[in-house]
Amino acid sequence: MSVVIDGKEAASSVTAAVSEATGSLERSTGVKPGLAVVIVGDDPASHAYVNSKSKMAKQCGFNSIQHSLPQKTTQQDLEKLVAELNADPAIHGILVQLPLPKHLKAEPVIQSISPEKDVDGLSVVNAGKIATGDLSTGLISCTPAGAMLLVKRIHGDDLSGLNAVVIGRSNLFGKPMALLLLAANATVTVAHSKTKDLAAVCRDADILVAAVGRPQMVKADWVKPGATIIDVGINRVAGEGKSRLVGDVAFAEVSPIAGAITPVPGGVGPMTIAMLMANTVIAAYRAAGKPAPRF
Ligand SMILES: NC(=O)C1=CN([C@@H]2O[C@H](COP(=O)(O)OP(=O)(O)OC[C@H]3O[C@@H](n4cnc5c(N)ncnc54)[C@H](OP(=O)(O)O)[C@@H]3O)[C@@H](O)[C@H]2O)C=CC1
Ligand SMILES: Nc1nc(=O)c2c([nH]1)NC[C@@H]1CN(c3ccc(C(=O)N[C@@H](CCC(=O)O)C(=O)O)cc3)C=[N+]21
Repeated sequence: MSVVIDGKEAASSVTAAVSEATGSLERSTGVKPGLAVVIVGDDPASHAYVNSKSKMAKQCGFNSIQHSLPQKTTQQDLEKLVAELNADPAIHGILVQLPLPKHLKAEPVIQSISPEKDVDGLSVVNAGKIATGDLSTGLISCTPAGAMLLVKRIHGDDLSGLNAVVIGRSNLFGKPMALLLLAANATVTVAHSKTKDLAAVCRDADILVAAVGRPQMVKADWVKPGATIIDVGINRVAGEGKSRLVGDVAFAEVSPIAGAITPVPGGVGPMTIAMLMANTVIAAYRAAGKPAPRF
């Protein structure tokens, strides 16, 4: 029987450390970390994530500001708001919730965020730093950073000799996750929708990370016995009466084979929020000219 990795517990130890770092920054400099979350439109799932981010920011002692813009917001309005947040010294972290409504282009908005405030790690500067092996001076995308902490709980800091497979190649998750695994010495394969015989590729993985957005796609016979399974997928499916959340991994059949596995909910999701808090306090320390804590 496998270990079920408790993402909630790991996340609360990160947020406890963030709260402590927030307190000591405020006592020594008077600076309170400021996080601005921007959401456009009225997708209920996006609003639910954003609300939990804002709530956690308050719990960590941050100055938390949420900008909810109407569906009809123009590209210009959105970029103007980002420019104001870039210029606001009380704001240390800016997150624009994705996806944006179809009429808006995400990439120019993301790239207009100051890299020092880009707590999602999506700017070319932050993405480039992890691609070149600089894991300490930029900001790392929250979900891969959180998933990596869970991997390290099982395997330690050095993944030498282990095969890691990441399914998914998005800028938000798959690419940075692959780079973090590589930086930790894993032998990394990135699979995607054009991969031939995905099941065979996955069977080779000592660490299998699924970030696809397809409910319960990874089956028992895709998994090497004893492998560590990190399920990033968040899929809402119809359940008995009401909808329920499932990952990209068929948990019930995979967990007896895996060595360790993250559940959905309660796995990677809470870590994403915790690492967003970590990135915000790191950005605030840097803005105050203080050496930033590590998480
Ligand atoms: N837990 C958390 O905190 C977070 C969870 N998520 C969840 O993770 C999942 C992925 O998110 P994200 O990376 O943003 O999604 P994207 O839609 O940007 O990327 C999905 C990736 O999956 C690949 N893919 C799609 N279908 C298949 C298939 N049949 N076989 C193999 N690969 C496939 C795509 O390939 P191709 O590139 O070829 O199209 C793409 O690279 C979603 O469920 C999302 O909700 C995301 C962020 C945070
Ligand atoms: N710019 C941007 N950055 C993101 O990081 C980002 C984004 N846009 N858009 C959407 C995805 C998704 N995402 C999640 C965060 C937390 C949970 C989370 O806390 N999940 C809980 C359950 C929540 C529930 O019950 O609905 C869990 O898995 O236990 C899930 C998903 C961040 N994303």
